[in-house]
Amino acid sequence: MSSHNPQSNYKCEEFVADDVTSNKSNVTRKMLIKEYRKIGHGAFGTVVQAYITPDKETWYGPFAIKKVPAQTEYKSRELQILRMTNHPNVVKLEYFFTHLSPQDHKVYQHLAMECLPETLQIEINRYVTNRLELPLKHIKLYTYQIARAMMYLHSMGICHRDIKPSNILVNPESGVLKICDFGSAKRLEPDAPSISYICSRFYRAPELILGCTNYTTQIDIWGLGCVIGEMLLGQAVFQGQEPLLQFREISKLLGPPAKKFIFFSNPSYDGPLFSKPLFTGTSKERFEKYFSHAGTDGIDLLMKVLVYDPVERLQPKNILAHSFFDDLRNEKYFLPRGKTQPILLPNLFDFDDLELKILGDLIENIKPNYSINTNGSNEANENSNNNNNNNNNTNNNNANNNITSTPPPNFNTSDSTPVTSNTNSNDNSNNTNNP
Ligand SMILES: Nc1ncnc2c1ncn2[C@@H]1O[C@H](COP(=O)(O)OP(=O)(O)OP(=O)(O)O)[C@@H](O)[C@H]1O
Repeated sequence: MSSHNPQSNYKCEEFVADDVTSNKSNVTRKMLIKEYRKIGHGAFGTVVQAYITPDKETWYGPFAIKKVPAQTEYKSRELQILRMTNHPNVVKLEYFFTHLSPQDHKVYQHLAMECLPETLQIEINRYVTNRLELPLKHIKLYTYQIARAMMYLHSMGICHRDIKPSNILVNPESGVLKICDFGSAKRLEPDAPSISYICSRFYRAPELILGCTNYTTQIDIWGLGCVIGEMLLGQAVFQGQEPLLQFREISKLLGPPAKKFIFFSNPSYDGPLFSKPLFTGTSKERFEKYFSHAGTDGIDLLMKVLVYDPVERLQPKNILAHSFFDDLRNEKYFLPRGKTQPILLPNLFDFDDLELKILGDLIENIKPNYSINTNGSNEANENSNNNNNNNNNTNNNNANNNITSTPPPNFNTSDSTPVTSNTNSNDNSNNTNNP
């Protein structure tokens, strides 16, 4: 796994937690937790990579364990939401428990999730550092999976409320992407107000900046537009140094907002109206200039996503059906970074009944031009000459993702799952993470 490279003075622990609950089976039992690497931190918590064992013989993991102070309303919501979700593009919760930290004697909630190697932020930065552009095919692949996750979450009323590249996990080797960090997420009720001071500044929808409290899940779609733009530019599209300057940055690209939009966002708004155009020419010309290598389809998609009026912003299902993703429907392969041989794309079309219901007739525009095996691998309808591709990237995205194929450091075990001290099995086909 490549490093998330946090500067860290965090001391990894080995400790026994009495009440470790499996999210899958609901069974609670005592487990030994062995942390061995800090992989991230944020405003609220620390994330460590760890293995878990009930008996010191069978090890489960690696997991990304997010530790946050327990008993805040904010954090119990994260657990609640993660427990409700089950989707290939949403990070999966495996175990959860609370534990008293010996370091500061505070109780922390621990969320043990499947662990992915990197964030989209790291992926973007790597290309920037190497003075390269993230290939358009990768941008399509990542965007599609974010939109698919949003279609699922939004159908349940769940708004993520903090979409940004560092809250999106990717495996650049397989192309799989999953949204993480549900610490700000909320199930929005139609008539219940929600705080507008949410979401990281560069990714805040314009209605949030104006102080809107009856926003919809479409604020996430704005965030998605910002993420697509960032993948194209290698840097955040709108970089205002304070909230109103953030709005100014947006209006430099989109043009002035309609007065109606300002009023509907916040009837008592009394700040600047940004009514003066900050550029000459049309906004289309501006989009074409900003995102010159996005292609006609990419620019068309961005112009339908980065839209002031949330009602006009594309819905996730219409994003999935957009022609920008036709490459993914027509071809089965992509070229991971640093590889010379293409590998199979993740299975992007294994929709469940809920997704099929949401998609309705749109499925005709979305489904691929090749058939998909039941094991999740993609197979062309036509006789494809894929004999140079023996990479079995079958990937029903989350299948086997957090199964232990690498034993924990200092554990003298062979390559098996779960890791057992006396194992001789190489069969990791069963996900035994949740006994
Ligand atoms: N499942 C995971 N697999 C791998 N890395 C992860 C995982 N979950 C979180 N991380 C890493 O930890 C970082 C922080 O996680 P997260 O965003 O959930 O915490 P946070 O305290 O809410 O952060 P922030 O304040 O930045 O929103 C992520 O950016 C990522 O680098």
